[in-house]
Amino acid sequence: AWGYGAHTGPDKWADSFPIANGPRQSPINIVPGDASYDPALKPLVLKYDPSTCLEILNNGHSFQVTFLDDIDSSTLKDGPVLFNHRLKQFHFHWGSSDDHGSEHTVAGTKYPAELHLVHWNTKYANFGEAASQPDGLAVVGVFLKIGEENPNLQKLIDEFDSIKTKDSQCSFADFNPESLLPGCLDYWTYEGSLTTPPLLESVTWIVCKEPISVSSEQMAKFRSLLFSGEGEAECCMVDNYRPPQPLRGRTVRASFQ
Ligand SMILES: C[C@]12CCc3c(ccc4cc(OS(N)(=O)=O)ccc34)[C@H]1CC[C@@H]2OS(N)(=O)=O
Ligand SMILES: [Zn+2]
Repeated sequence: AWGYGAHTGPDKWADSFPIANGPRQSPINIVPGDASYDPALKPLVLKYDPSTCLEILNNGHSFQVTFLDDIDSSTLKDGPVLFNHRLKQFHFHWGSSDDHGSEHTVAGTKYPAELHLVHWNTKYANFGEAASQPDGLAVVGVFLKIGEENPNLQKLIDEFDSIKTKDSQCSFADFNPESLLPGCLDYWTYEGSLTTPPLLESVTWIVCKEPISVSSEQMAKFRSLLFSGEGEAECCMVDNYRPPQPLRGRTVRASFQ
């Protein structure tokens, strides 16, 4: 099975998922000077309902918070997308030290972590169906930057003892993902893919320019999670990021000048 180790990591994914070498793979290095400001891009409209928060889990690749998506209560509208999208889950990618860990980079700059809020286009029947369509998913990416302790991230970190090992989960309620968004929602957007297998080329990426803060101590807690399952040799969950992929002629648009 795929992972992030020497024998299972991103350089090996094309063996089982040939789309890994496809024309619209993610993440990418964003070069602000090459991005074209598009005045037609609308502001992002994110409306989240904390009561749709269901559980927090360790899936062996990251930790994830999943949401009830049977009605339009936590949605993404406007921005670069033409249709309403529903929030399904959010998760993170991070490094083994504070100097790397994000998937997208900005003019080569790596952040210690990156948050992904995964939404699916409600013109399709469900999440899995949407994920197989070129305009099926919209993922909002938010960089984490070392600074002040983040009390909202702390609410997630406080659950880590219950989701330490692969395939563990626990119920998690009344969390508002809006608390993880930066104050300014300026963004870059481009057409890309899932950054983990099955690497489906179905994602409109919306990467926020402004990071949120995380303390170095909080990042150390992220690294106390395990890739390994209960009773297995412990393997710390670190460096669960795919490096930037070829742009292949794609245009990156900016919502700001
Ligand atoms: C659950 C699914 C497989 C994995 C997957 C999915 C969707 C979004 C994902 C985002 C990810 O992270 S990232 N960094 O934002 O790209 C990582 C994996 C994702 C769907 C696609 C088919 C499966 O759906 S299914 N079982 O058929 O209903
Ligand atoms: Zn992700």
